[in-house]
Amino acid sequence: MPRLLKSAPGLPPEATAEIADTVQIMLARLRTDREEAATDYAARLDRWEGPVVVPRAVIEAAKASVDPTLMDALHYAHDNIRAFARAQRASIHDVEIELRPGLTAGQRLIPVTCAGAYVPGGRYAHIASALMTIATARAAGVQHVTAVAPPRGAEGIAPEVLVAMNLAGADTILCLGGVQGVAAMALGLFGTPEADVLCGPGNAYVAEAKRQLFGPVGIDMVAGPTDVLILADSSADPAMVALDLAGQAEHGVTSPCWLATDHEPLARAVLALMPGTLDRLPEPNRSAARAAWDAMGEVILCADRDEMAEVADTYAPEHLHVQARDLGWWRDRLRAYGSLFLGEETTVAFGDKAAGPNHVLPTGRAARHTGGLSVHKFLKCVTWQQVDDRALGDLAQATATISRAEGMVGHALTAEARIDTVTRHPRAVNH
Ligand SMILES: NC(=O)c1ccc[n+]([C@@H]2O[C@H](COP(=O)([O-])OP(=O)(O)OC[C@H]3O[C@@H](n4cnc5c(N)ncnc54)[C@H](O)[C@@H]3O)[C@@H](O)[C@H]2O)c1
Ligand SMILES: [Zn+2]
Repeated sequence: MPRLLKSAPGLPPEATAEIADTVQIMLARLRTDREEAATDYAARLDRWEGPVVVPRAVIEAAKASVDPTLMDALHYAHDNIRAFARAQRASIHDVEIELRPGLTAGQRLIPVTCAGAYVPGGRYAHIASALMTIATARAAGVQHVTAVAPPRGAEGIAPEVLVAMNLAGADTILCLGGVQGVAAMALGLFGTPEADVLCGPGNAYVAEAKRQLFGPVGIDMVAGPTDVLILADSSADPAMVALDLAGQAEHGVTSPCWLATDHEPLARAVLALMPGTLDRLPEPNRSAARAAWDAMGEVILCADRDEMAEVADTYAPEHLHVQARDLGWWRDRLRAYGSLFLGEETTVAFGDKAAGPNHVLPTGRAARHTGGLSVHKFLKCVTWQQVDDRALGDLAQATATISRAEGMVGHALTAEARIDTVTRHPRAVNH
């Protein structure tokens, strides 16, 4: 049995019911009063009374103001993210198969017409999230991408975020955060087409708004607070493990960071190094990371690597980082994670910002059933079928037999009518 060397006291139960109520009330008003409600919420919650649709001139000014080194980094990251998403798109195909002579069926991958990308912007300016969501929708072949982000102060959306949205290919950018931002995309406010799919991370209000709107509009997933699990054996460097835990703890008090190891001296060393490592962060990040480590940090001592892998399968972390020998064994064995980071040379931050695979990932154990954001979330895998005379007899008979066994006589009649048609109007069979 794994043993906890540091347990996570956790947080008091979140006021989730209260958040759900608030979001429900806000969405009801947004559905009725539309733009007027959105601008009102923007003013009240985010003190934003400027234009909601970001004007072209503002985007151009942002491009001129952004540091060229950051611009190069954005291009580097965007190239990787887009190349990876395009490779994913190329890996899935339309299908056509003749199941029986005269019975042909197929699947087609049809991109949604409009995607809505939420780019969070409360504590940090989530520049990378703009690339991850928008570039992926574009690679899937989505025609129109609307992107929203909350204002950061009097200037509106942070210029770096605007530039990233523009680089990744957003068609319309709205300066709106939270529930009003999500709703504007779903309802097609401010002249935008109604989004068919909403994507992107956000805080509890954003996640709840997506959850409540889901149905007519699709969502990528309910992406909650980020989490990380590091698997380390005796070959790992305790200082590097401590730094990786502290670095991700920066996301804040709701973000769990876990270490599982089969080497007690490593666990003890990491525990001893954590306070000093957290102190390397500047404020306010230091306080956020300390709070996360205190409330959500766990160190789990396992008997061997099999037990470590079982812990990983159970925790189903968003980010899973292996700092151990025999990486091939781990890659084959591990089964539940949003994204896997193999080896000490890589780090979760690479995936968060620039490496290529998407950083919008399942949290809160959702990695048991889904992977992260990918072109698949913007593609409808639809099917079709066509039948000619050669297949009709057997197909209609099987259908009618099953239908009658189910008591569905109407269905049986529609099947049998096809045979009657053939009998009455025989056609040449063409091959
Ligand atoms: N899972 C991932 O891939 C991933 C990636 C990046 C960020 N994140 C997460 O995204 C989140 C970002 O959250 P954030 O808060 O910084 O930015 P955010 O943009 O998600 O939320 C800000 C908005 O919340 C709304 N809001 C705040 N308080 C409210 C209230 N009381 N009532 C109604 N609306 C309210 C405001 O309108 C504001 O515009 C973090 O939890 C972070 O962990 C996740
Ligand atoms: Zn991170």
